[in-house]
Amino acid sequence: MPRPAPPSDDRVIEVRGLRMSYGSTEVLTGVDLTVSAGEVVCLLGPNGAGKTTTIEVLEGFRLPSAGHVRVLGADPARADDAWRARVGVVLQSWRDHARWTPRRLLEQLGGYYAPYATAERPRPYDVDWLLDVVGMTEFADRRIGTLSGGQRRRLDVAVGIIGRPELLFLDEPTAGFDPQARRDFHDLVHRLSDLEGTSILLTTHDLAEAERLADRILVLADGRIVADGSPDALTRQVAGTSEVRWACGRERFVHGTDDVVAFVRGLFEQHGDALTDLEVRHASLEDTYLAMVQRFEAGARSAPALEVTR
Ligand SMILES: Nc1ncnc2c1ncn2[C@@H]1O[C@H](COP(=O)(O)OP(=O)(O)OP(=O)(O)O)[C@@H](O)[C@H]1O
Repeated sequence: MPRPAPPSDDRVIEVRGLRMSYGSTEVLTGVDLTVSAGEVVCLLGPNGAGKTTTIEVLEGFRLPSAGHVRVLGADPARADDAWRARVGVVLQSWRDHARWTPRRLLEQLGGYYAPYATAERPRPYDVDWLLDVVGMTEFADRRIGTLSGGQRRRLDVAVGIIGRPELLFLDEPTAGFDPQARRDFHDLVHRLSDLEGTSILLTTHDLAEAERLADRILVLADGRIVADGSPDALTRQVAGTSEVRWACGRERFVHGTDDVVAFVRGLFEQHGDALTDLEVRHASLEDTYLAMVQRFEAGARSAPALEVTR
């Protein structure tokens, strides 16, 4: 169950009117978003929508064309090392240090965070502990260049969190993960969020993953956030209809309805014992998302942004 959002003065990310152009192409046309302390927020959107661009701006790796951007109270483009030590980043790919071992890389990187340790937040994490929680103990002393794609990705995650970040950006963190690694990663996200109070903004193309992890989902399309709400609320709001399939003797029927209970009651009243099969399929987040994106891609530029629903 999604947790209730913390109060609004607890914001770790605040973005208003973010615009970003590459040459004459405007990718972000006015992004507004917030993330509160301890929230897990998932940024969805089709390929090329601008998710990575948005995250790179928030990380301070890219200068926006316009807009107000505050991350942990600072402008990321001008933030100092102390700010950077509070932020963890898992990018889409990390290809350095092929000859190092994961253990050595994590020990080296961890050392950079030690000066920024505080009483409430000792830094960095213990390397052995971290290797264990990302499922890397077995590969800890192998050369990074010999690891498989999924093993590298686990290392990417470890690199992103070694400094015990207060805020973590994850750009498609589970791309290339096998089902077990994916499940382990989901446990890790819950652990970071629930036990460490880490705020997390992640992108994914896996809707089931978004549904499982996110307190709140943001959909980026047409250069802006077109939906913002809990997975349940979005599903109810956009794809409110459920599909009812039934059979009477040999004939099969299908009907979309907002009120499944009333419809099914009507079916029983009308057909009684003649009903030989009945199936109800509720709309999923995937249905919702696809309906929403198709609407925007079909050019419904004037479609209103959905309400913030939590
Ligand atoms: N450095 C760049 N120079 C020019 N155009 C760029 C640059 N980086 C990204 N783009 C363009 O900006 C748009 C948004 O790219 P971005 O990588 O932010 O999208 P995304 O939503 O993360 O996509 P994906 O889901 O495929 O990872 C794309 O059309 C991309 O081609």
